[in-house]
Amino acid sequence: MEDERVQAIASLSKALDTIPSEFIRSEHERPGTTTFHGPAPEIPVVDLADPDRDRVVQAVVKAGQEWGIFQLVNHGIPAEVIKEVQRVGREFFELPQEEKEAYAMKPESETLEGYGSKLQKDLEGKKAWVDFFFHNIWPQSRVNPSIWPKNPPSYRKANEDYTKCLLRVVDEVLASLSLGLGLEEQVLKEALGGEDLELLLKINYYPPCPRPDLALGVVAHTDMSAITMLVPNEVPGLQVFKDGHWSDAKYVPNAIVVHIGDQIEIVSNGKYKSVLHRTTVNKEKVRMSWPVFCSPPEEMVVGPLPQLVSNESTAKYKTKKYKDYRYCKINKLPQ
Ligand SMILES: O=C(O)CCC(=O)C(=O)O
Ligand SMILES: [Fe+2]
Repeated sequence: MEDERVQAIASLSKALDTIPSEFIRSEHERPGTTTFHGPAPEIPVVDLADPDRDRVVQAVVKAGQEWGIFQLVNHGIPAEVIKEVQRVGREFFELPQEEKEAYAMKPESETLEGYGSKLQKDLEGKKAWVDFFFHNIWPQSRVNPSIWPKNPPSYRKANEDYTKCLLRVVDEVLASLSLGLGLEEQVLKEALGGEDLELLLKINYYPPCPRPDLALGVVAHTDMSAITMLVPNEVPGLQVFKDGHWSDAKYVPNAIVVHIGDQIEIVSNGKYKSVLHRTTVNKEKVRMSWPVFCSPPEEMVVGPLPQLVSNESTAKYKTKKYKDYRYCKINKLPQ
């Protein structure tokens, strides 16, 4: 198991200045040849402290329709709170390998939580240049800090503080998206489970890669969540597919990157679009990111909101339990 971790493979690869063939993407996926280098339009920035609420809603709506992704600034989460979550996460990944393996995800376990790497190859028969750690952070009833990293000791407090701050921002984003559909501000959140909306933290650890032109971190996908709230470290790597090509996302320091996920696309009956994205890796530096996937509880039935469906605007998506959607997505079955 241990020598399968990308972090361990990366140390070997560094010495050899090459990467194992199972990480070499096929021609049509290689970032070296598929990244657009012309003038890329910049990912929209939304200022959450703008006193003009309508303007905030309009900015969120436009970004949600045209991009499926935006960066929130002046979101009110203190920079130190974010830095602390990043510090403890990084320190965990810097622990000796044996210590991390104590948290390894158990294949037979019901939940997705723990430390891991994608052990199977993907549809293309390739592997992703990334290790990760998943754990629930909300609601309280689904949080089990005994499976969170115990080292560094401040891990738990840092994550609890961040969660508290993030919940408020999630509510604000969902409220704006709801108003943008012509609905009252609480309607969208209610349709996604209300207070039972689930927040799952993932820490992505992308080790340095001698051939960043040939490998990918996370391969092209849309998130199956409702929305994803992400903070990266200072190393670039996120790419979005827009206007027919892959462009680097320029990150605004201290912003929160909001991805529209599949569930928001579905409830909005396609008004908002989930964003197709992927990540590249860096030759010298470790890239890390902390996405928080905000999703309906698994038994929640999710479909286009009845208020948005009419004879003129018929339902574009099936209505089904979130767990059934997730099953199809994970197993690459038609929805
Ligand atoms: O690392 C990133 O910026 C994005 C990661 C991502 O898309 C994911 O884990 O779903
Ligand atoms: Fe993603």
